[in-house]
Order: sequence, then structure tokens, then C-alpha cells
Amino acid sequence: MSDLLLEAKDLVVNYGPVAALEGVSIEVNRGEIVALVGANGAGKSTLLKTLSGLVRPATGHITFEGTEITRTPAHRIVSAGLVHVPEGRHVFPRFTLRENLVAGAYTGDFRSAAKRADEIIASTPILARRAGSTAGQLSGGEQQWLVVERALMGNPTMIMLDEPSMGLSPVLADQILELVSQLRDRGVTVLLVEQNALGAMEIADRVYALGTGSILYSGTSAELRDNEHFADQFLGVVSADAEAAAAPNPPQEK
Ligand SMILES: Nc1ncnc2c1ncn2[C@@H]1O[C@H](COP(=O)(O)OP(=O)(O)OP(=O)(O)O)[C@@H](O)[C@H]1O
Repeated sequence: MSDLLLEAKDLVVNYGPVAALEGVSIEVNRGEIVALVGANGAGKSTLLKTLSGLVRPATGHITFEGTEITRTPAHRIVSAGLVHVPEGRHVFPRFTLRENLVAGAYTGDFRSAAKRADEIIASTPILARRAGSTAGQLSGGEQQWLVVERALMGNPTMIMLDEPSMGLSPVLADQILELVSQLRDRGVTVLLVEQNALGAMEIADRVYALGTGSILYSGTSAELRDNEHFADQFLGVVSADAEAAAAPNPPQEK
């Protein structure tokens, strides 16, 4: 079996006059965690929406497990094993945790989904201690955890997470990234959008950096950490040269 799981080639996406993606190509191999980083408005969410069939590209191609899915309806893409968890922790607030999880089992029968939901709750400390609550009563971090577990209920091959740590305290954000890193051990391939580039790179095998509609950098986390230009732009690490250039001139001797 090929290692290449998802391939997007030369994707162009326009929202009316706004060019959101201008020829974006990425590859995700089976078993990898790939991070997609970039500033606000760079096109990260648009890329995930395009891969999951919610937004149609003007041109370009997407294949998943060797099958072209560029024009496949979104629900079929989910059934094929590619699941998208959009930004914003969309739980069903009045449903219990169990009901929320069962809602994620879009295939299979209710009884086995309910049994699996109970097992997930019992084996996940962050959810087990809130087992009697409705999803709307959970904290942001607990809700995010629930949403990721719900997306896993259909046994996807690959999950795409849009900013799962957004708005969480640093401790909770670390917990969510830890959960994401465990997904690889559970056999799930991950494409992770994160503005917290440093945190994402700690758990990612490879990284793509997007800047207003185009891929500016790609490489392993280690390669990009050593790339001064990438670090300047995406990690907020100012290189020694840039610092020297920005420093005020020393007073001239008279
Ligand atoms: N529905 C839409 N209609 C028009 N323009 C849109 C729409 N959605 C996104 N855009 C524009 O497309 C560009 C890419 O937006 P996108 O949301 O994909 O970026 P992003 O990198 O995910 O940003 P953020 O980190 O803020 O979520 C931006 O210029 C944005 O304003």
C-alpha cells in the first residue's frame, strides 16, 4: 500500500473576487501528523474546507487513498474516512456526552455506538469526571476533547482539525495537543491547523506554512525550526541579523 494518503495539487479557490488559495499543493502520508500554520486569513480553513468538499476549487485536484475526490460530495468524503473538525467546538449543548458521541457514529448501529461511547467516556479522565453533564456545561477544553472523540466515532482514516487549541488556556491547549499526538498511536493520520506554530511543530512530523493563499515553506519540523526565515515569520523568533539591523545605532564618538 502506498504511503501517500492525501494529495492536493494546484488548488485554486476564489470567494468571488477574493483569491483564497492560489495554487496550493500538499501531501499527507499515512500515519503522519502534518501541521498547517499561517497568519489570520492565510487560507488554512479554506484549504481544510476544500479537502472535505465544503468548498469547491476552481481548478486543481484532490486524491484520497488514490481516488479522486475533487468533486465528491462532502458526506461521501466523510464515509470514505476523511473527517473534518471545524474551528469552534460545535457540541450539541443540551445533549449528554454519550449522546454527543453517538451522534458522531454516522455509520454502524446505535447499540454498538452507545457501548463505544460509554467506553470512551470511562477511559478518558477529562470526560469521565463530567459523565453526568450535558455538553453545554463543559469547559472549552472538555468540549474540544469531546468534539475530537466524536469525530473518531466513525473510525476515520484521517482527521483534519482546525485550530483545536484556539481560545484555551495554555495548560488546556497543551492537553489538546497531547491528545492530537496520541491519535497517531491510535492509527489515525492528522492534518492539524494551528496558529500556535511552536506547539504544533512539537507534535508534527512535517509542516506546511501558508501565506496569503500560497505555501511559503514546507519541511520536517526539525528542518523548519532551523530555517531562520521561517522562524522570523512564523515563530516570532528574531534572528541575530534582524536584531542587529533593528537595533538603534550606537552614539557616534566625537
Ligand atoms: N465565505 C467567504 N467569503 C468571502 N471571503 C472569504 C470567505 N471565507 C474566507 N474568506 C477570505 O479568504 C481568505 C482566507 O480565509 P481563511 O478563513 O481560509 O483563512 P485562515 O488562514 O483560516 O484564517 P484564520 O486563522 O483567521 O481562520 C481571507 O482573505 C478571508 O477573508
